[in-house]
Amino acid sequence: MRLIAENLCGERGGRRVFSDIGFSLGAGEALVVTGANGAGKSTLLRVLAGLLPAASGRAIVEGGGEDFPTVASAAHYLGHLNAMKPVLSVAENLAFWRSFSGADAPIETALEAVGLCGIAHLPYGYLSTGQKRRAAIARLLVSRRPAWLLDEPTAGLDAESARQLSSLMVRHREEGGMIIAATHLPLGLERALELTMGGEDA
Ligand SMILES: Nc1ncnc2c1ncn2[C@@H]1O[C@H](COP(=O)(O)OP(=O)(O)OP(=O)(O)O)[C@@H](O)[C@H]1O
Repeated sequence: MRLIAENLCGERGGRRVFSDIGFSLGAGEALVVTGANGAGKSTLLRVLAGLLPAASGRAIVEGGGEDFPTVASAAHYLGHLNAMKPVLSVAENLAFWRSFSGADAPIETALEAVGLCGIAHLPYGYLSTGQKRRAAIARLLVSRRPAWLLDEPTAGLDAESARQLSSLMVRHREEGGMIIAATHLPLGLERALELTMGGEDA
């Protein structure tokens, strides 16, 4: 399976944010997207996730079969916001995301992997900032999506949690998954392709 972007252009508020982005990512590969604030990293991830239309160009999946015919269907998007309901428990939130992606992975195992054993019953809104991010990362583990689209995934994480995320990303790649991550910080992704976004003239 490959995730391919060709001449991808993105706009925000009618203004061109990036132009002619192209890459080809195979199973087990990672792309690290860097660039200054406002360069268009989040916009690119949102276009890839299918949350924003591309101004032109295209992003496609090759070899995704019936399960993953499009990038949006193959991807799990972890944005700046954690996309969890504060009044539902951590376990209930993860159960929603698991059913949304049609997976059946155990929630307890996912919480163990992010070091949140023992608080599955708590309302998500009670968690600390870093715990919220870790629970959101657990979403990736209860979903069956080969392409992880991560927007500053280490935001709010302590050093140990950032190392845990790094290990999870290594495992995801070993299992044939792909990662596209926008970041200002090193993520410990070895042998990653790099895309530096420079922004467009206003
Ligand atoms: N809804 C919107 N309407 C108009 N302009 C927008 C909108 N959302 C974002 N922008 C603009 O689009 C540009 C790209 O924003 P984007 O969030 O993609 O940048 P980024 O590279 O992710 O930045 P950061 O590193 O600060 O997260 C910025 O100039 C931003 O102000």
